[in-house]
Amino acid sequence: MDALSLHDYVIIDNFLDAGRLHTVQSFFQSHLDVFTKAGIGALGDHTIRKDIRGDFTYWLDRQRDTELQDIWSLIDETIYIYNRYCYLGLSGYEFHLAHYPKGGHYDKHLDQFNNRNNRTISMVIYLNKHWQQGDGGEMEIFLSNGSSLLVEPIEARCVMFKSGTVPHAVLASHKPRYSLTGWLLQQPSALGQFLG
Ligand SMILES: O=C(O)CCC(=O)C(=O)O
Ligand SMILES: [Fe+2]
Repeated sequence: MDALSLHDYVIIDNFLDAGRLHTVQSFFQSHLDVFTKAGIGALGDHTIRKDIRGDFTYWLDRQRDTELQDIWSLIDETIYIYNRYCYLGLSGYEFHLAHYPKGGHYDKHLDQFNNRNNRTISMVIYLNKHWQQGDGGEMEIFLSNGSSLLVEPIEARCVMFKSGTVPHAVLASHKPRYSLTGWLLQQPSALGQFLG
């Protein structure tokens, strides 16, 4: 949490324990056929642009996806810690599973949209077994000093960063790439799936 306030991002390896990892990986595999093509922008701005963004997503719903109870409680805990120690006033979240097929990428962007800026902390948890150097799919984080950093999407690794100020991209993945991605919000929204 301190790292996030100092550097705008933090990387935590083994964020998911073996039990949670298994739960979310199994859930992922059993829902892969109902993922839909992800778009960019919110509301009237929402468009599907494969040249910008190549992933397929599945929006999660706490009421419906009760198999993920351990994940929901981890998200609750994370929000509690941010509010307790960083006074962020987070009061909601929205999460989706993301599948980048081979060749999928996401161009440099910010996670806040022009007409909707309540995404405060972005949180990406990678689910890729046996990820190796050369498999591509790194997240590139663009730092305020002009340099950038490549983060490999290694199983159970979590990356968190400030949604409104940290530009980032996903480099082309040479293998199918799986993640659980979400946003901690300053005003609750149950509309993530309609907004982008
Ligand atoms: O999967 C990642 O590494 C980042 C995904 C991302 O930037 C997004 O979904 O907004
Ligand atoms: Fe993003």
